Amino acid sequence: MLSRLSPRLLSSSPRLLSSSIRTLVNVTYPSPSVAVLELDRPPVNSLSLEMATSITSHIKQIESDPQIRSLILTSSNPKIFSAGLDITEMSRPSKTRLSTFWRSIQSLFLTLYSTRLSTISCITGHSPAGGCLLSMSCDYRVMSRNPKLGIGLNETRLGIAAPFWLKDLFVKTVGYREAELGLSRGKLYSPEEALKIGLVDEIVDGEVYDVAVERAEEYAEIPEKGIVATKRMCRGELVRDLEGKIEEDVGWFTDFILEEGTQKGIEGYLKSLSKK
Ligand SMILES: CCCCCCCC/C=C\CC(=O)SCCNC(=O)CCNC(=O)[C@H](O)C(C)(C)COP(=O)(O)OP(=O)(O)OC[C@H]1O[C@@H](n2cnc3c(N)ncnc32)[C@H](O)[C@@H]1OP(=O)(O)O
Repeated sequence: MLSRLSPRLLSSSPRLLSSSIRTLVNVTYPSPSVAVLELDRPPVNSLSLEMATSITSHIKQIESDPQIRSLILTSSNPKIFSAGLDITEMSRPSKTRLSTFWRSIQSLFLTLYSTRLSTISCITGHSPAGGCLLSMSCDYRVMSRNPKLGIGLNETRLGIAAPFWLKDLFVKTVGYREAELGLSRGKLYSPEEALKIGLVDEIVDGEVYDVAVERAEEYAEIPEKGIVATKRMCRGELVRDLEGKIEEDVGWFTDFILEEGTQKGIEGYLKSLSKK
């Protein structure tokens, strides 16, 4: 029944959602052509299987409304955009859950990266690893100027490596040499550094959200046909690369994560996080 409701109705009537269906995101509409999808999984918006699945299905719902042209991706937590993948999903998991989890991440990436909507990432807080993946999958990134924030791919710090498609996305965003440096060092960039290398497009002193809405409205004014064709041209190759290697990528991820050495590294990283 829920799937037959318009996304507008769904978001404006939270009581329609049964308590057993925790959406983990909030959807609002600041103007007739713009939707906002706010990540809302306390404490850090980490991407569990359920979170990734929910984001993907909400993007698809929003996409199905022809009036909506732009989507802003943001966070209900002003300090954290997303802490990336939920590391507990990768700690001593069953192989079945781990494969399903990874498929949900692949699907989220493919959906967000190739949506017909113009996507604006509104980064008010930290955006490491999977958080950076979400941001890079958008068409435009605005970030708070706060020098304490970090964005980047820090996978090596956990003893893991970005999959080929995330590496390719990073290369497409910041160029080969910077990507190689950033990936191997697991570097988190300050907003100023991120702006310099093109990891974000704009940094904002005041209300990032207001700027994101402005940019979303600007995108919404560009004729859809041209922008969608251009997006397909720029992004099609990476989408096809991953679509052609879904199973190989699942195998690579699960084998790597289930290795004892990787498990020890993940355990140590989780301990260091909870000791802080
Ligand atoms: C070759 C094969 C392929 C290999 C895999 C490829 C996968 C590649 C793609 C992405 C990888 C990832 O995304 S891995 C996740 C990487 N993320 C991080 O390293 C961020 C870790 N978190 C932080 O640095 C900080 O939490 C923060 C800066 C985001 C926020 O700091 P703050 O001080 O505000 O909050 P706490 O640190 O106290 O955290 C609160 C609470 O949340 C838990 N937490 C934090 N991050 C995660 C996470 N990513 N997953 C699960 N849980 C997380 C943290 O442990 C605290 O829990 P407790 O309150 O219980 O202690």
